[in-house]
Amino acid sequence: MTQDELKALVGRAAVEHVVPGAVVGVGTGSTVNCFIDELAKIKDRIAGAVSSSQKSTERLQAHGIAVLDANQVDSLPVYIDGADEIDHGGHMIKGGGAALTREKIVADMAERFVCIADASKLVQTLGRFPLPVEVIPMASGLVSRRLRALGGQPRVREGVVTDNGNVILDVTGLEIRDPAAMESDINNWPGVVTVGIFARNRAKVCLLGTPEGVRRLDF
Ligand SMILES: O=C(CO)[C@H](O)[C@H](O)COP(=O)(O)O
Repeated sequence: MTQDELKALVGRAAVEHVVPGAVVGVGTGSTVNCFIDELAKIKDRIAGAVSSSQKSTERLQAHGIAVLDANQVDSLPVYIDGADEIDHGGHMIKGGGAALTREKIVADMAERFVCIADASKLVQTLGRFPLPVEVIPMASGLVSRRLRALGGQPRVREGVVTDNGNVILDVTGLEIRDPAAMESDINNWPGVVTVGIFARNRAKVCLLGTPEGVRRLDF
């Protein structure tokens, strides 16, 4: 099976986790695009979606799925999103699609994060994938120096401006031994909008696409 077929597999499987009659939180990325295309088939059974990016909003609306303002939604039973890496505790690195801040907001609104990913995303320890950090442009020098002091090598992602008007630093070489501690540490630095470690908002369930089918991990 190709990686695209594995993404399609988990995109389909995720539909079973959508709560009928409720609003669903929708992430960003190629795996989520598969999910959105499946969600379109049951759009009459949901109350709409809260989206984590302009790209997902456009895809949802193209399917005729109502996209609601996050501030008008009080209850979000489920958030469905992909990941760049996920460990065996449900901690993730996210932000490969530069949508990490809105993804973390919608994840925090939701009762349950269901991660959908192909099997290559499952890792023992987070950190092989360059860690995205969304930063207010005037702080990119300051934050880069602090990341270097932690042992990382940050690079500004070329040509990318986030939906919030900020830049992304991609950081290689960081050892993420304690995801929760590193998330709260980096998030506290002035100028950092969001770090792409999802520990506080970790997944409760992961639907992993494998050549043998969907493997479900509960955390
Ligand atoms: O965090 C993300 C976007 O900001 C995505 O969930 C992550 O990059 C995985 O994307 P894909 O499903 O295309 O592999």
